[in-house]
Amino acid sequence: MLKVGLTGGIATGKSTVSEWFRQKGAKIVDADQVARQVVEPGTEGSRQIRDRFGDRVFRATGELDRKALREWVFRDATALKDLNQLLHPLIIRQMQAEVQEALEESPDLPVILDVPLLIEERLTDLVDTVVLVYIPAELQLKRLMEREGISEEEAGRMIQAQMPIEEKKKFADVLIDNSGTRADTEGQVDVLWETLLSKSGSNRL
Ligand SMILES: CC(C)(COP(=O)(O)OP(=O)(O)OC[C@H]1O[C@@H](n2cnc3c(N)ncnc32)[C@H](O)[C@@H]1OP(=O)(O)O)[C@@H](O)C(=O)NCCC(=O)NCCS
Ligand SMILES: Nc1ncnc2c1ncn2[C@@H]1O[C@H](COP(=O)(O)OP(=O)(O)O)[C@@H](O)[C@H]1O
Repeated sequence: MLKVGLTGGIATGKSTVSEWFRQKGAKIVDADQVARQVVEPGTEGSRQIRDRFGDRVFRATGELDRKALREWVFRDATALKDLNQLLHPLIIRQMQAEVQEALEESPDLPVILDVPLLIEERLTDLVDTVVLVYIPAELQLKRLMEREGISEEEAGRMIQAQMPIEEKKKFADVLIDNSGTRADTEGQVDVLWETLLSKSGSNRL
């Protein structure tokens, strides 16, 4: 039973790396996905967001207008803090339930918790090991701008809402350097997977 926290900064490559772990058979608990579930129409999260942010961050269908909320919170630190305070307890509860389910289903396989804010939110105690997907800050800005099709200014605001990637290194047990090619990174994932498997008590080595 091994719980692995997979983190990094926005656009450093967590999703890319977690997809490779998934292909190897790891169970993935994805905080961004859980964050979407807990605000679906009719949920407690959705109600709380409407109370704090109003109808203007919702579509007529009752779905959250993620772009509107995103543009708001990454310009307004108080709004972001409020959003985090509303959603994080709901996200953590749901993630813990998913981790439990994964461990019951496959106790010998590592569970990967893909959580962008693992370090900022002091969730490192929930996991046995912290893996940081690292790229230098300039490359992070470039990949974020390209992935989202946004300006340098907007990308910079999103990056600044998180702990700088260099600082996160101090909290990591393992670093994955994703500044090279995808193949370079995949090689590091292969090696790490073998180590994680042996630590999680699997005999499949
Ligand atoms: C603000 C929000 C509505 C924007 O929605 P969106 O445009 O669909 O964007 P996503 O949810 O895909 O988030 C994009 C990235 O923003 C960053 N981000 C999200 N919420 C953040 C927050 N509260 N503080 C700092 N960065 C945040 C993450 O790095 C995230 O994922 P990535 O690193 O895998 O790329 C949505 O991110 C949200 O609800 N955030 C609050 C919940 C939360 O904290 N989620 C992070 C997981 S704990
Ligand atoms: N090694 C790499 N070389 C080039 N582009 C990459 C590499 N790894 C990831 N990317 C790209 O960088 C962007 C950010 O990666 P992603 O996995 O979405 O990051 P995160 O989940 O951390 O936000 C994506 O557009 C992805 O396709």
